Amino acid sequence: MSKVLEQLRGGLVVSCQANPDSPLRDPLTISRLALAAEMGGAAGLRIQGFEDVAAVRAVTNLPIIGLTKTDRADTEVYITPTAAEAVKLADLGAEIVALDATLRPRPEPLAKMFEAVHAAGALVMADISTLDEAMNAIEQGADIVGTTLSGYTPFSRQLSGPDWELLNELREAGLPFVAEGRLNTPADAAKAMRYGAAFVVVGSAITRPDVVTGWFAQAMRE
Ligand SMILES: CC(=O)N[C@H](C=O)[C@@H](O)[C@H](O)[C@H](O)COP(=O)(O)O
Repeated sequence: MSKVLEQLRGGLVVSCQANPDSPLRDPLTISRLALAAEMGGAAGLRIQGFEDVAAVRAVTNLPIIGLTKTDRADTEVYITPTAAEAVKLADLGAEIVALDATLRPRPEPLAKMFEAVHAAGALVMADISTLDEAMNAIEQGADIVGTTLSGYTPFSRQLSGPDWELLNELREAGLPFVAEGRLNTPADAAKAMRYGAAFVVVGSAITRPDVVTGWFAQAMRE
């Protein structure tokens, strides 16, 4: 196993992302969220977009999982859809590049994407939504898969919480995996480790105060 995956093993990766309409949407704010996560004990960071990756790289040595989110008319694939974006993330200092590894029609073949990331000196985290996608990604050379997209493709389980069954399937298949997606409590993160995850990624519950406020407000209305 590579050094950076060893470093992340058993740890918490905090995803620091803000949507275009969020008041937190600027690279300086994202870099401060990243520093706060580091202060709290994060082992790594998951960062979206070139500007944010550069801003975070400038303030911390923690491993960065970089990605882009690109809306394209020709595909539903939006997490790092092209090799050029993947390579730029690596060049900006992301040790790991996350990219959509679903089996949907895509602008560029997965194998080409993986090759480009490896040639740029980074590792591939394949974001998947089903076991089949995970098996395909590992077969084609991904270093690790993440359950990121379960619930976000029409053919995966549509759950309001984590996809525990997918974690079970990945463990039983012997695939290296990261638990990510709707892990909203410390208990969820700890449980994901017991399910065999190499490490855990948490975003909304830590770095999206607008979303967390919504959870509270909604519960109080019920
Ligand atoms: C589906 C998709 O686009 N997920 C994105 C991937 O980077 C992020 O918007 C999520 O916040 C991240 O996966 C962490 O998940 P959660 O915020 O549920 O802890």
